[in-house]
Amino acid sequence: MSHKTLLFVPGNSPGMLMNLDILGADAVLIDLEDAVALSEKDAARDLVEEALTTFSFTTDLYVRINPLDSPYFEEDVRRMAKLPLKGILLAKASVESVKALDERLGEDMEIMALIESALGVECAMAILQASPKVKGVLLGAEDLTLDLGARRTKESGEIAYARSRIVSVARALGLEAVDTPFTDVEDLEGLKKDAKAGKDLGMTGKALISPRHVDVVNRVYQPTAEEIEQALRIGYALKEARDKGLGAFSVDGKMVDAPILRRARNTLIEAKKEGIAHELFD
Ligand SMILES: CC(=O)SCCNC(=O)CCNC(=O)[C@H](O)C(C)(C)COP(=O)(O)OP(=O)(O)OC[C@H]1O[C@@H](n2cnc3c(N)ncnc32)[C@H](O)[C@@H]1OP(=O)(O)O
Ligand SMILES: O=C([O-])CC(=O)C(=O)O
Ligand SMILES: [Mg+2]
Repeated sequence: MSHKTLLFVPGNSPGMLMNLDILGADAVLIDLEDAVALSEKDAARDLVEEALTTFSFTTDLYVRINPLDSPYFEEDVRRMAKLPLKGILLAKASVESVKALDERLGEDMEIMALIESALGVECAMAILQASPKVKGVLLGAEDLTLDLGARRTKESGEIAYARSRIVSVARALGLEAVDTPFTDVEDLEGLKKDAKAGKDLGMTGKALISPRHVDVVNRVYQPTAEEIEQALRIGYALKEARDKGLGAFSVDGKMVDAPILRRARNTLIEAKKEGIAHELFD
């Protein structure tokens, strides 16, 4: 099952780690990579190990480990592979690093690949097919735009291609597609727009850097009242259309046929899962 909100928590912050179950995110991404200073790498590993063996958390947990070509990869994997995690988030994922991680993990551990370079975006299909343990992909726009030599803007035009490509590859393979975090902690309006942009392209959820972003993004990833109403109107009209033997019909002046019906059905299934609507049609 995919997650709507995946919150990054730095692996060297005991206070933040202790709270991870009460922050409302569907999943937590405990970071050993860029949120942890080089001087803190060993301490962060120790702290994460201690926290996860001492307490039992109910939120789905992933640990973001350092890339294969860093001096931390082997020890990160060795220590994290034994912990009660849903999976490992692999920074700077490549075909080679996904394969290396696959060989070192047990069968019950998932891999989420962090794609954050131009080569990563272009090779996304091969990277995500490099191991059957890969269940999701996360787009890392900060490293990607650095690699592209692009200017990082709030409007995010510079990552439109990468977002679409990641969604397309992930959907083709049936994987979770996680959008990049919005880094302005204070700007909740900007966050809402940015989250909506990713969702509208087909992302299944979004990574976050602040607990203050959880509610906004959870709401964006739920069907809106308008979408639910529209889906219900389509469901009611369907019955009449079937009685008349019609494959295509119109609702509110817009054509409805098989894919539009399926989309309406999906909206209602999603709304039912979220507990915000109860009717379905088949
Ligand atoms: C490009 C990338 O690689 S993104 C992934 C790596 N980055 C990260 O993991 C960063 C995660 N986020 C953070 O560290 C922080 O949110 C920062 C540094 C961005 C901002 O920190 P602050 O200025 O302290 O934020 P803010 O004032 O909103 O914090 C409010 C409270 O939420 C807590 N908090 C903030 N961010 C987080 C978080 N990600 N997880 C858990 N708790 C958090 C703070 O500790 C603070 O708690 P307190 O009130 O008990 O002291
Ligand atoms: O993991 C993420 O979503 C963020 C990240 O590393 C990046 O943008 O470079
Ligand atoms: Mg990065």
